[in-house]
Amino acid sequence: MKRWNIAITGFGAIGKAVAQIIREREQHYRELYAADIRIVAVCGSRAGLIDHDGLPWGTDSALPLQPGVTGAGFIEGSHANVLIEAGPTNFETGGSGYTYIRQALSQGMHAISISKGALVFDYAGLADLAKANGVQLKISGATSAALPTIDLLQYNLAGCQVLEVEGILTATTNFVLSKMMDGMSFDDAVAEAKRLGIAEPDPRFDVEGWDTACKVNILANAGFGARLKLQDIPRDGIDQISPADIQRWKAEGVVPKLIGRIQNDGGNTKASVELKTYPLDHPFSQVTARMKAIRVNTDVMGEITAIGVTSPLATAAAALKDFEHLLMAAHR
Ligand SMILES: NC(=O)c1ccc[n+]([C@@H]2O[C@H](COP(=O)([O-])OP(=O)(O)OC[C@H]3O[C@@H](n4cnc5c(N)ncnc54)[C@H](O)[C@@H]3O)[C@@H](O)[C@H]2O)c1
Ligand SMILES: N[C@@H](CCO)C(=O)O
Repeated sequence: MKRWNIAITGFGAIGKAVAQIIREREQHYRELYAADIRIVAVCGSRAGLIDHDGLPWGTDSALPLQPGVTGAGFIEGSHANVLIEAGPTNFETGGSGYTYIRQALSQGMHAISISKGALVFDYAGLADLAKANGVQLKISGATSAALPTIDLLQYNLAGCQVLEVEGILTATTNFVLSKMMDGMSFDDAVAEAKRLGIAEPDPRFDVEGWDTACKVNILANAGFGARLKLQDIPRDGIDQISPADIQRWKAEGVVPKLIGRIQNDGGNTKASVELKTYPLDHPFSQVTARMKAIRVNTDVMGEITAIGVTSPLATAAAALKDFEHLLMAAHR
């Protein structure tokens, strides 16, 4: 039985969902991969807990977090071999996630990032660091989570030339637009998205198009080997939409969507975030409030469209898909 020690940085809604699923799957990991999985360390912004034998979960899953067990020294002190980073997204500095991921990779730990900031800030640097240390940097959770995006590009379409990717990549903007078309106000729809746990702590990050921009930025750089910066990506938002726009789209029989697009023309990769409308019979028009979608056009495998649900639990499960791929590789 191989022992795997996991540290989770950012112990909020997603971090806790990750921990919950890992604990529910303990037997599954043992049976399929002969893997003894222990969560040995978690931390939030002010407090955390480390126990090298595995954290002492009570029956209510509450943990006796200790003030100060976070930040500098947390990764080294965790003695983990996998980091799952689920802290806040800060694309300007990389945020705390950048520091945690760098420390983890430098120490020979695999890193699974659910937050986007570090990846937008310096995907290439982190990927190089992972390679130099013989470990993996996995990013499904940061690239639309349960929707197959980066795995589609890197595994399923291997060998193809991917010409174009377009997707409804941000759950919050799709939720808000769908609800506005059903008659809800912008403010009420954003509040509901927050209540459901899909919006960012500051929902301007979603509605101004930053979340989609971050996702296409990471996908372009990780999936196409581009070196795009966020400022290279023209960006629409949905925060300026008026009731008159909604009435006009209804009258025209079209459906508005905020789209992340990547175009790859002979190695020249461009990305954008665009507010577009689609006729009612277009597949994207069927992507209702709690869903996301991606359409990929390739040279020889043609066009592929995937549509899926979104939720905080699905996001946590996507990060654990990345973890399971690490287990599969080690168990071969
Ligand atoms: N909610 C979703 O559906 C979803 C989907 C995909 C990706 N994400 C990403 O996952 C991340 C977490 O989202 P969430 O909904 O759990 O947010 P959240 O606000 O519930 O949790 C974030 C946690 O990070 C902690 N944190 C802040 N600063 C920290 C620091 N310096 N060190 C350690 N921890 C720190 C906070 O204390 C908090 O517990 C975000 O980056 C978000 O973009 C969320
Ligand atoms: N706020 C994001 C979740 C993180 O990717 C969304 O609405 O899709």
